[in-house]
Amino acid sequence: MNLNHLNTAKKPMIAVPITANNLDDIKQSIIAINNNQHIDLVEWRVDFFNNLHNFSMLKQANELLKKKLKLPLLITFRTVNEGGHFNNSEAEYFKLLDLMIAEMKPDLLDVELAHQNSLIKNVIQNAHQNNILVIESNHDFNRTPVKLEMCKRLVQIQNDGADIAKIAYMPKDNSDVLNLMKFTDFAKNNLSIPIVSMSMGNLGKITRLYGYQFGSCITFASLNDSSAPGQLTVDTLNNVLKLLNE
Ligand SMILES: O=C1C[C@@](O)(C(=O)O)C[C@@H](O)[C@@H]1O
Repeated sequence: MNLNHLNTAKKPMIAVPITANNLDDIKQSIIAINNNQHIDLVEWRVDFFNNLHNFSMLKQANELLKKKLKLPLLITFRTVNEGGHFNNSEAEYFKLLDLMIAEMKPDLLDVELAHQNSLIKNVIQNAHQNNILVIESNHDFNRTPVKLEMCKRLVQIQNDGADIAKIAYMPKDNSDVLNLMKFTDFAKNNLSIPIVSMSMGNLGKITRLYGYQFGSCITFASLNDSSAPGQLTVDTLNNVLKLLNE
């Protein structure tokens, strides 16, 4: 997958999460995704899958996704601390990442910043050796950090060797939303890797629609079930993006 055009494109990439918890629902999601022309990237939220600890089931689902989807695949298993369902030990988290790299070979893999740093760096190196790009992410479902803190986190992500930095924070008020957009604009001009940023919830919806103008190159939208508060549907998002680009 080539990321060169991400910062120069006129529109953000639209990523759709698959939050199915079983194989049949994954098949339905694949059909719905293939029937929609506005999606650029598919995120498989493995942490929603019932058989997360049954590796042969995971592999079966992965093979199906790779065979049937005509789009790049991002694999994410979001931990409970960051708004997901993966509730296992650090050791299990890194074991699963290694397995994903060795056996699943997605185009992109999500790794969370809030884990042991030396292990994150190893995962990123390992992913790169296997031609997998890494999105290193950071979420806070309670608050939006101050600018200096956001800055430290993104610099850390860049120094870890990730290919894309992603931050998703909950705003308490309009200032938090504006600060995130302003910070994104600053980060776009000062980081060497592409950024994805969003304010969650109702207040933050504007960042999902117009964040790309400030430097956020991917926006997450849902087909049926959303994977985070404030996500819009692909069709709503696409209609607004069309209007904004006229
Ligand atoms: O990190 C993100 C962004 C997200 O949390 C959102 O707010 O749209 C949705 C998640 O599925 C994805 O992994």
